[in-house]
Amino acid sequence: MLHRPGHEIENITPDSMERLLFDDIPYLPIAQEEHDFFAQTLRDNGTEVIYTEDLATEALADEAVRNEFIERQVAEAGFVAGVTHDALVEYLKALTPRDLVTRIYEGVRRDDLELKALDLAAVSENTAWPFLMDPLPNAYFTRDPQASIGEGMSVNKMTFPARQRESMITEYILKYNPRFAGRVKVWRDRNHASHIEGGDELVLSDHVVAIGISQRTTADAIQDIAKSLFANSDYDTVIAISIPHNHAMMHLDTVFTMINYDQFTVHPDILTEDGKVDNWVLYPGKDGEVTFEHHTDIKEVLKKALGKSEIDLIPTGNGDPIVAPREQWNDGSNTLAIAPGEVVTYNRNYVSNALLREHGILVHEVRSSELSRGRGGPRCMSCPIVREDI
Ligand SMILES: NC(=[NH2+])NCCC[C@H](N)C(=O)O
Repeated sequence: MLHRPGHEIENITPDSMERLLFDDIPYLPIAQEEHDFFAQTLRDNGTEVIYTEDLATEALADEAVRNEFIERQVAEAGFVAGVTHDALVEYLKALTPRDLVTRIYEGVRRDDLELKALDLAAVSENTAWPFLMDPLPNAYFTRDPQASIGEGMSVNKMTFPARQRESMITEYILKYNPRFAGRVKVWRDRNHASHIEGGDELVLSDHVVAIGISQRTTADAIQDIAKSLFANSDYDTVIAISIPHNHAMMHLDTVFTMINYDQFTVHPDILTEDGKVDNWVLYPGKDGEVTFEHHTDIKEVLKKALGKSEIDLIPTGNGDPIVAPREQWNDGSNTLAIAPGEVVTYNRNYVSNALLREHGILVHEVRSSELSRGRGGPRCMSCPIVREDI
């Protein structure tokens, strides 16, 4: 599942960039070309590509469903009553399902509406910012609002307001799109205070997941989803890995990804000099509770959880103190495995790519000048729906 970047990207300004979690403003026509190339690479290698914008349009075909979605989107954008709320709802209700979806991604500007008689709330609004409903420029990172784990999904309460409304779109797709409705279990929904994002959720096998404790995912949320997985699925092991809480490494998959049964990419900066990182292994405990053990030797933990005698950790940028952080910044660790030992990566991370090939990995490179400005790579830009049992 992908989202083709649209005009929401052009609705980023220098003033809103930081709040919208971007470091620069991508040039949209090239970003779209790069994205189409990425989608075609997946198709050429046997993947069916579906788009959130199409799934959401289908999910919102029914007028009553659409009206409920509009009310909830407007409320989560900060308007529960009053003239602005009413004008937004009226404006969005007049749109076709396709245009509504586009508008939700692109945002609604103050001057899209005709605000007639103002009330106190409306006159006291921040008129310096042209948007009433912000654009969702991070939507092309479809990895994060939800995560597929076994036969179900985690529909995520996201961390920053800039992204929270994205997972409501997932909620409606799962509930009302005929391809999904009634067929997908939800391990944890988005109605929680503690947050979790898909970039932190890594499925390692049919019974093991790794989850980052990060800027975006709290230990609370991990315990909570572990409890649900242990009670309702075949998953019996959750490895919680602690990573630095910063923008360059906002999710576990920016510093650590699985690319084969026994091979992983890892950014050397998350490991101590002797290769350790704090991690906790969660298991089912008594009475539906969760028990956990603290470890630091991630290799040993992975060996045991996956039943392997060796684990190959491949360092981003070959571990060089300049190359590794540079390539990590442009998602050199964010590899998308499309089969064991076969990955899609950004072409700009040529040191990491060469090293992957030396380790026997088949690497498909995709273009990355504009897409990378959003701080996400091929893994972030894709959400698997069905994984073959291999
Ligand atoms: N799975 C990922 N690593 N996603 C990257 C998301 C980047 C996006 N700008 C954000 O800050 O949310």
